[in-house]
Amino acid sequence: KTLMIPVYVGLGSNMGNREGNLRTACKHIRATQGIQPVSCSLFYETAPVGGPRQPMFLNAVLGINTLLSPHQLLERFQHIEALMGRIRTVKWGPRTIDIDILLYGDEIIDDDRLTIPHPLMHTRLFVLEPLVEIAPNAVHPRLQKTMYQLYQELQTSLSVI
Ligand SMILES: Nc1nc2nc(S)n(CCO)c2c(=O)[nH]1
Repeated sequence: KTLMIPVYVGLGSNMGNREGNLRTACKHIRATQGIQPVSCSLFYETAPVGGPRQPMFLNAVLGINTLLSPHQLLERFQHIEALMGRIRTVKWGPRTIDIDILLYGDEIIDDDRLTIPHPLMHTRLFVLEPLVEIAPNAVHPRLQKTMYQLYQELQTSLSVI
């Protein structure tokens, strides 16, 4: 591919040196051939959603341009998670680093290894808050809404609970 695709990557950590983990993950991602860093959100302290009682997370979203395919990105991100000592013990449990592909251009991918856009991203303030900071006008290709719209709708839905 010669065309650079804009991709948004969710980062999360709730074990060890959380800020150091996010910075290390960004460093490894930036060092990847075929990845050009574009933007990085602030780091947000967020309450764990789903899974067992666990420590607070630190979350961020990284914006990149890439020549790599979605599956190449997935391989690379899983390699970085392994490098950083990600031990998949308890599903949804605490982890040193979590690297999720949130959006890959306007592509919709749904196979046994990869679902893009991330199927839960519109339900997660810990994803939408940093995303709105760096890409409020990015459009969700399935929901046909901007990140800002999704953020507002999620906040409204949570406020009425
Ligand atoms: N606040 C918060 N809660 C979470 N629950 C899971 S699972 N994760 C891992 C991301 O899928 C998170 C997270 O990154 N942040």
